[in-house]
Amino acid sequence: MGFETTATIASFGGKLVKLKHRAESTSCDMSLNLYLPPQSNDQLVPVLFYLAGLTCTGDNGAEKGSFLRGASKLGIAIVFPDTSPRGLDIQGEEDSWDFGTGAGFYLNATKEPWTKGYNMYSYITDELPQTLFKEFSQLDGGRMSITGHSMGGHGALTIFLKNPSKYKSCSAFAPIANPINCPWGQKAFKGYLGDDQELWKEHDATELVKKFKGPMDILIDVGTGDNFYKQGQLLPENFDRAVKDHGDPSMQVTIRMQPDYDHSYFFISSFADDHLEHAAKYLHA
Ligand SMILES: N[C@@H](CCC(=O)N[C@@H](CSC=O)C(=O)NCC(=O)O)C(=O)O
Repeated sequence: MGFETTATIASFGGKLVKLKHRAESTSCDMSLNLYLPPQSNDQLVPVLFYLAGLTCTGDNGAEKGSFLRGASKLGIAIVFPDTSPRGLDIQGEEDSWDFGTGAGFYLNATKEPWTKGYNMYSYITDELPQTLFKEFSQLDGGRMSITGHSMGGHGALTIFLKNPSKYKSCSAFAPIANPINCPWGQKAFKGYLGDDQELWKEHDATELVKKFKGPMDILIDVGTGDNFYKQGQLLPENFDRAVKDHGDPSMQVTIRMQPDYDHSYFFISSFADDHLEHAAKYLHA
């Protein structure tokens, strides 16, 4: 269904539009933010999807990510979606911060009762872009890129690796890079997908990259002071090893270990411009 605009906020010469719509894939109303750069007043602009992490909504990246100034300069629209369906009245939905509400993991659940609406993969890859491109004619549906943070970094990597022709580029901030081998991922995959660990592999960036074919150029930043990295929740080294073992020189992954940075939006905002430049290189090629 079409969007209701709940607010329009002028920012860096463009506007941040707060939107709400009824989504079929998630069986509920979904809120999001869309940043339209000034260039969108008179030309088609490419689109970067920013997927946020656990406990977030579409507001965290828009308000604290420091993406808007760079997006205005580079002429890129940014979509900041929510991280899960909300209010589906599923038992246990609100019980933990790393599962259920705010923790949709950008996959389609196959286990009851989560199949009712935990279909964030379909929402992000199909329903949301289709609805946006229908309603905002200034957005160029042929030029999309994807990035994200933590759980959203897992979303960005897996969605790109499954759909390389759909997205011009991919990057990630502190992604959960090997969820089948970390506590966050194991809890989420068991809950949403069940006990079959072979099925889990279809949603794991490190497993997907082992089978990837063709060129890619992925930028990943991780802070050395990130406590979730230290606890083994992110495992970027496993993703790096899988790419190196693959041995395909056209598959390029740049993992930058940023000294002292933590997992917060202070870290994201410090490197937001680099990720925008990375996307711009491909969106404006
Ligand atoms: N409540 C948790 C911490 C939750 C947290 O740090 N969430 C991160 C994403 S973690 C991976 O997906 C986040 O982005 N939080 C929002 C923010 O604005 O910082 C705890 O108690 O540890």
